[in-house]
Amino acid sequence: MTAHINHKSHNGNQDDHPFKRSDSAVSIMHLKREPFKITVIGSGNWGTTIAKVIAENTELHSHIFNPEVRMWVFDEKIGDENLTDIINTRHQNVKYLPNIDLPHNLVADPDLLHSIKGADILVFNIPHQFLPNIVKQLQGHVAPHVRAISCLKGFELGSKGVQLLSSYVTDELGVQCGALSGANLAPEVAKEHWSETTVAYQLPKDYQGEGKDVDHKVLKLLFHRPYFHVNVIDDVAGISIAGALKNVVALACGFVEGMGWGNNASAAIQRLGLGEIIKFGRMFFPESKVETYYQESAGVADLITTCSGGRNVKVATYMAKTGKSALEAEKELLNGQSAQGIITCREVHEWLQTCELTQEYPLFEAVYQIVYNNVRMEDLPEMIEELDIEDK
Ligand SMILES: NC(=O)C1=CN([C@@H]2O[C@H](COP(=O)(O)OP(=O)(O)OC[C@H]3O[C@@H](n4cnc5c(N)ncnc54)[C@H](O)[C@@H]3O)[C@@H](O)[C@H]2O)C=CC1
Ligand SMILES: O=C(CO)COP(=O)(O)O
Repeated sequence: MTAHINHKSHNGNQDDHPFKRSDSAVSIMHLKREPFKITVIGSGNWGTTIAKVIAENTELHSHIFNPEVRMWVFDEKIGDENLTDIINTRHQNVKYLPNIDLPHNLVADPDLLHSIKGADILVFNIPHQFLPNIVKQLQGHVAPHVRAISCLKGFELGSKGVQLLSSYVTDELGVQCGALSGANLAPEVAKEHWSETTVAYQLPKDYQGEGKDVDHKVLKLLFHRPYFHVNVIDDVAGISIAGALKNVVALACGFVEGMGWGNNASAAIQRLGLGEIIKFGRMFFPESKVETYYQESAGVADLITTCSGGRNVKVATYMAKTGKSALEAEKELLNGQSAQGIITCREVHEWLQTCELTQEYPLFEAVYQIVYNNVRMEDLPEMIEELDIEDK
């Protein structure tokens, strides 16, 4: 028998592709309520990118979503103009996501409370150190039916110990909150280069039912694009822990890169880092699933991409090459953007110190000591050496 090649599959028309998987399962959804209205809180590098993704989908699925998406902007002057006005007239975020055209149904709004008026889904996407202040301003203004997704990577460290940011949002605002996390360097997603992500969400006790409330189908429709493939799961803790802690590992990879130690050393850091991430999850968030770290984009894939080309790596490489501090490097390199590992490694250290467990996490602790206590990067291998030979 002769092998038959279907030439239609090579003509670039995806609809003719014999292996094309259909999204029809999610698109035949009958809404039994008003279309969901979405607000994105944040307009940085990732905030603007996710707002773009969402606005493309709300226009496409206007039977499910109100096409207009509001994006709250922490406003600032760019020359004589407000960034908000630039976004609304030129449809580009010239500071945090330059040269990317934004959909016209994405409306920038500098007034936080106005931006969430009538919203059914809040998508949080700001550097995590600013979350407590935002949440404080929102208290008392968010209706109980509202649902939320956190795209932030980090932890909240407070009176309740180390907390997932999604749990923090739920506790402070009384709304169900899931998470989105994955191997997603924003500039690549913004350019519509193909990638994957993981969304995690658990149905709340007051779930209203299919077609009436946010669930996995709604979230897939909200975030999935041909260039941004979404897997929706339940493990909010797993994807949040992986997303927060890979930024600490990425700083160590940056030190390695800046010291010129090469690919083997970087791989060793990532191996150790993955081990500490999983250990941290099992120890402090036993509800997280180990397979999430291996199988999901939010797990090992995000670790790899961030350690290859993320901002945390860039900052740490620059520290190694110039001798500058983490905050100086962040300021000089990132034009107002944030390398979240700098804060996360401190939060992790403080939490582990409270638990008297710093020795159990030598890589996380070494990163903290280098960033905050001027410990020499050259000492990194010694600090993380696994001494498992019994002293006889
Ligand atoms: N950029 C990326 O490639 C990705 C980032 N993330 C995560 O998403 C979250 C948001 O990151 P980005 O959007 O990249 O932010 P960013 O790093 O671009 O930070 C700049 C943003 O912070 C805002 N800002 C500055 N001072 C503020 C204040 N006092 N209050 C509120 N906002 C203030 C700025 O207005 C700007 O919108 C972070 O947790 C990050 O780890 C996740 C995946 C990819
Ligand atoms: O989270 C990210 C990729 O998924 C972005 O990492 P950086 O913040 O290090 O750029």
